[in-house]
Amino acid sequence: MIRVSNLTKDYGSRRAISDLTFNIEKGEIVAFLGPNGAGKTTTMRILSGYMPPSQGIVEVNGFDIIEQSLEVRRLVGYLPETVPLYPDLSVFEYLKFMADLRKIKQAEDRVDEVIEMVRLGDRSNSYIGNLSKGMRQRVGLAQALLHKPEVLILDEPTIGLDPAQIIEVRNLIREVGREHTVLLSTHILPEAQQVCSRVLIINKGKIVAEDTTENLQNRLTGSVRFRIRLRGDASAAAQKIGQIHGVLHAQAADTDLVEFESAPGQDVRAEAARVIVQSGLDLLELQPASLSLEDIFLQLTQEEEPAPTPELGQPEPAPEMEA
Ligand SMILES: Nc1ncnc2c1ncn2[C@@H]1O[C@H](COP(=O)(O)OP(=O)(O)OP(=O)(O)O)[C@@H](O)[C@H]1O
Repeated sequence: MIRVSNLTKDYGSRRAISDLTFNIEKGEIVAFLGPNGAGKTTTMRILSGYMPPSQGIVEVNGFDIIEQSLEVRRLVGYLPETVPLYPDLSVFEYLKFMADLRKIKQAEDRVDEVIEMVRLGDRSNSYIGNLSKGMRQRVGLAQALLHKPEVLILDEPTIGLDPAQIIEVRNLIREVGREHTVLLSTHILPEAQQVCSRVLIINKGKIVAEDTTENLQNRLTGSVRFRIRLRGDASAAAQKIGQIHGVLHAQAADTDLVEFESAPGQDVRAEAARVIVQSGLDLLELQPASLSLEDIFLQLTQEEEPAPTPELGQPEPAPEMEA
């Protein structure tokens, strides 16, 4: 559905993305994951036909982004990071205005449809300025859906929302993802895990990994991590767990918390629980501990050992990530 080959974009002398190559198949929901400034917005603007690339080829359903940009725009719905909404218009008026701009036939019916799709039926006549941020984001999604695009490109759709709104918007994306091909950008790994089937990780303008979230975590760690909460001496417990065959590493992460890593394919959970109980400690909780995006980034950047490029300047320290 989307084919990207050797995509590069320069802003003057600054290279924002460099030689990106990836494909997205019809029906996939793919996360574009990366820290601030990685090049997500730049890539998404090019893919939606809003900005030309400096080099490289992008095709959407076989249409070239430069030669056939009208066809591409017809196929793609774009939700920018900041949606330009008009606070003095009602939800209906704004969407009708956008539908007219796009010359959509039977615009009023289509506006009613998209308002229902994003579950704003009861707010159709509310002024946009009076809506919550989560609702405004849904209005943005509605405008991206107006022309029945096959592909949705969503730039950080949950940024700035509160936890309840985040859940709502993620559910909505999952729902529209049943009928659309979706590329969404995020800098939050759990978001990618919960909503997407596949992840492209971008760092400093380059794709540094591409896989399912599950494979990515396993591939990067090659091991499995667990966390045990207990009542008693966590340091002594960590020492005992560290002696179990198949445990690579164990440490007391807090006074009541032990974290340990087991070798791939070795299920040491039962033995770890036994060791705790036999030591006279109370086992309160044993659960897998997933890697944070920060961990993954650190691993990727350390593995990659990025070479300084004149365009991007000297490598910077690893960015701060939200887990
Ligand atoms: N209009 C512009 N002019 C010059 N440089 C730009 C422009 N837009 C982006 N950049 C630079 O290009 C790089 C990539 O930015 P981009 O906005 O694509 O990243 P991003 O991953 O979307 O980050 P964020 O999550 O902060 O939006 C950054 O170094 C940024 O400073």
